Amino acid sequence: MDDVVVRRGQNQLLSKLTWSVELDERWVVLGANGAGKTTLLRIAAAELHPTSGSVHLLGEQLGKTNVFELRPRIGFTSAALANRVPPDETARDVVLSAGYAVMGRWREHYDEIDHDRAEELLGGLGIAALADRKFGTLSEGERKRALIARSLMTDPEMLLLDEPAAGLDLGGREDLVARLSVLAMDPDAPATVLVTHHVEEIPPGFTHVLLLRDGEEVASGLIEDVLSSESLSETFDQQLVLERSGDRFFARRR
Ligand SMILES: Nc1ncnc2c1ncn2[C@@H]1O[C@H](COP(=O)(O)OP(=O)(O)OP(=O)(O)O)[C@@H](O)[C@H]1O
Repeated sequence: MDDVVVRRGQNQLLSKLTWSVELDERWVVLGANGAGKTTLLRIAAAELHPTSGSVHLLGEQLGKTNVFELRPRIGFTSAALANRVPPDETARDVVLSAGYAVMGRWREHYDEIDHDRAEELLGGLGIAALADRKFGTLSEGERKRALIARSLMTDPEMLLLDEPAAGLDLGGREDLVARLSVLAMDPDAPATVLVTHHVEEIPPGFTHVLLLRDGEEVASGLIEDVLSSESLSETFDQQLVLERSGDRFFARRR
């Protein structure tokens, strides 16, 4: 993204943001409510065009490419997507239908190889036993995992996760963080961007961080260089202390 601006009326949702993600990088985007994180991710998912500035995604320039061809190359999960899943859809179908970038099965035809892949992904996320359960009956954590499995179904070149741990209990969060950590450390996994409010949710293996405040970059770069009590305090506009325990982070008010 080069000099990206997103404006809605008087509001500047993103201001002159320049940011790049390489294929072997795993990024965390941190910022307070309203900082512009979802807006940023929707641009990265080819769902939203900036008001000005240029965006290149997987070698294509947004505005000069067919987004319908681009989107299947990008795995994306968000609360907005979760809300669009018909409650009667089985977990398996939620994953399968990603191949057609549709939500809700209708007339698509899936091959055995698709079924195997869906099964494998559900297993990888620890919910193989729930494949035939209706999405509406899954717990919040199980839904998140089904949606992550869906986002991986097309073997995407880029994976975008918008607050995947929101609404999870402690066990569910820790379980998800561990699974995302495995994914982050897999050299074959796609470039990944994870949006969160909480440093506790940064999975080990994530390499970079972008700190956003009011649509502007506070800092960005390698986690060990950028993430500090000072940068976090500036991002959330209060005095915070960042602590590290092993490969995890914790933050509290000073
Ligand atoms: N269509 C719109 N018109 C005006 N303002 C908007 C519009 N869409 C979003 N905003 C504002 O833009 C800002 C950034 O929104 P965004 O959803 O990107 O933030 P966020 O960092 O993802 O927030 P949260 O952590 O609460 O999900 C917010 O203040 C929001 O109210």
